[in-house]
Amino acid sequence: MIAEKVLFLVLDGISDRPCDALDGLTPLGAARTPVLDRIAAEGVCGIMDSVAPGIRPGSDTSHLALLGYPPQEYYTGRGPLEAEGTGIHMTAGMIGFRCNFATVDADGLVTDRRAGRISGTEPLAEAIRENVDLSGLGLEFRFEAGAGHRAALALVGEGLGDKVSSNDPKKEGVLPLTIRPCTDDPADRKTADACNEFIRQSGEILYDHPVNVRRIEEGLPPGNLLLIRGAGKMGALPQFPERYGLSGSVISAATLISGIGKVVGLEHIPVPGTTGSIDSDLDAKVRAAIGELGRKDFVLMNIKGADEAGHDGKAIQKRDFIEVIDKALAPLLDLKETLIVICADHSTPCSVKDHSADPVPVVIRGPGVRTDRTNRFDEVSCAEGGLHRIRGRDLMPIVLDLINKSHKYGA
Ligand SMILES: O=C(O)[C@H](O)COP(=O)(O)O
Ligand SMILES: [Mg+2]
Repeated sequence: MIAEKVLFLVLDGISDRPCDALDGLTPLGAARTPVLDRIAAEGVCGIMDSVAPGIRPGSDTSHLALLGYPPQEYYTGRGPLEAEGTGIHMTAGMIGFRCNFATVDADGLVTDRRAGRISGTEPLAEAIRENVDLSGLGLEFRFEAGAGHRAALALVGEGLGDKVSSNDPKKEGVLPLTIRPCTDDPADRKTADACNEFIRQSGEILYDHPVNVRRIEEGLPPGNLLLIRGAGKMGALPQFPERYGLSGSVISAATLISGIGKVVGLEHIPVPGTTGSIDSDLDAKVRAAIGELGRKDFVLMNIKGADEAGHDGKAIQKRDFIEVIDKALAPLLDLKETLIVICADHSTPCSVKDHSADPVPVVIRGPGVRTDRTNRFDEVSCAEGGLHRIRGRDLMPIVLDLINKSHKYGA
């Protein structure tokens, strides 16, 4: 039998390096994961360089590669993808950015790049939409809150460039940076000026917004400054359904991933109760994915929480959340006729608190798939599997071959 449907599950940032807190094991290696292990035992495993060996991928470039859109050819910046995910429709002439609600102290130093992983930022976003005014620069803007501390901005107007730096210092205890044009082009200067003005005005609005006043009273870090990065214009991405002959959906609370799905032509299916964090309703997500497989050929599902634990350097929290994921995945074991692909998009080692280039584990299980001797889903066990070491861009061709949608190369 040959599978007709594909469930493509990305366990965001799940892979890691040996952790001292786990006696030298990775969180995935230390976690009890009977469901993932059974899928590994029934499938073919390997490790994967999402972009290429030694390249530290962002979630944007890695997901593009996994879907068969190598970022070297298709990437035009994170901003427009994140913007689409929040519901901002990027059209020609718009410049998109990823934003963080962050905390600065009285001296203006960034004390938390994620404002204590703030959530419920919609009132802050609304105040920004209502009060920031860029008309003096001849510009409009769109601003939408995303999951957790995330948000997206798009500048709208004539003569805007996308080659500008970020104000995100990427570390804490220092001042935010000034956004600068990366070229002599007046269009990039115009964008940089608009960004700095947007950050100034939004900072004034956020400073004494009731949401932040309340957070300070509760001893929580306020979201009183926007860090913005990932400037870009929307690229032209060939549509997934035409490219592969597969209809598809994306299920992800992380707006970057739903945005990538949307721009390649996958239908975004929102699932109430999912947050993109460790408190997400994973059972609802898995139910929604199985439901979508009844309507569509291909379902991309992203589970994000382990990546956040890696960014926070919390190895035990990461291990424990992996066990929560594993329990939630139990219904997948009954999907005997579906090709199931499970992988990480990149490693997020707790020791690095950011992404690394360490290859990630991958498993493919389904009808007709040759199995190997690997029976544990972790970084070390999968390295002994039959897929060996592949690149992210190789995954879709392998999937298409396994579902008989591949074209013969040669006569
Ligand atoms: O979680 C995310 O959205 C990013 O992958 C990490 O970004 P951050 O460091 O700005 O949270
Ligand atoms: Mg990621």
